[in-house]
Amino acid sequence: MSQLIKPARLLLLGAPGSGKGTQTTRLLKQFPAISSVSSGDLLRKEISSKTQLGLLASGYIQEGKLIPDELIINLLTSYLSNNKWLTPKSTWLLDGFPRTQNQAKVLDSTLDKFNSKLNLVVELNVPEEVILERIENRFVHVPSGRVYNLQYNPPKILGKDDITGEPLTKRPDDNIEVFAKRLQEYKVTMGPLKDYYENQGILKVVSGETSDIIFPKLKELIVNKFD
Ligand SMILES: Nc1nc2c(ncn2[C@@H]2O[C@H](COP(=O)(O)OP(=O)(O)O)[C@@H](O)[C@H]2O)c(=O)[nH]1
Ligand SMILES: Nc1ncnc2c1ncn2[C@@H]1O[C@H](COP(=O)(O)OP(=O)(O)O)[C@@H](O)[C@H]1O
Repeated sequence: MSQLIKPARLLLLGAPGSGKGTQTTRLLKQFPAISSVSSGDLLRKEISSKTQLGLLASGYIQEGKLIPDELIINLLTSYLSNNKWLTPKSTWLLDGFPRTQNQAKVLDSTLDKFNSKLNLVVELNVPEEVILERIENRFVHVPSGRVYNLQYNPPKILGKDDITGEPLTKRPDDNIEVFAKRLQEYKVTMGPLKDYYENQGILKVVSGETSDIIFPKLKELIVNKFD
């Protein structure tokens, strides 16, 4: 485990299935001071709790479409505020939000007010042909956000979460048809989003075919910048 000297305010970008959740889990073990949130996990909890937002979101998600900006912005900015992230001293990691340039601009206007703008954005660059197979083997434990893979990191007991023993589920958007739409959506939205952070001088790209190749590079980026 390592301590970070300077506050790290991180954003992980990457195609669906590129390993954002996997890297987040490893980073939190390596740097316990980091708090993290995944927009997809928050939405899945809304859906499993059958909230109004959850009922609305599930329609978009099952079609591989992004949730409207204003809805996801409200969900995430409330989360950041309620969990006391909005201070210059806090160290945190965002996974899956912002996902459009408009979301990024609105987030920046909020973070700016608290002198806590993002200071490192990392894109996980994983070959497309690798991630489809991952998606097909992905299972999740919605309450915790823990992610499994029948090939890569299977649960100890098939279909059960390692920690709670609760059932694992297959995401309704983890099938070939919907995945193709999500990937297309990602390609359309990621360019302007990367340009936005490139222009701020805080974007880095880490490439690799597996999370085991990517993690050491990601860890080194963080240690070099914040240790
Ligand atoms: N085969 C393989 N699967 C991986 C690797 N890294 C992550 N996975 C699995 O691939 C799926 C997608 O990873 P995830 O972290 O959920 O990606 P995200 O959609 O970007 O958050 C999950 O089932 C992971 O367990 C890897 O290096 N190889
Ligand atoms: N920032 C966001 N803006 C709009 N929709 C989002 C956002 N984050 C998540 N979603 C919705 O939730 C779905 C699942 O998100 P996520 O779990 O991050 O999937 P993945 O990492 O596999 O792309 C997305 O396909 C999208 O429909």
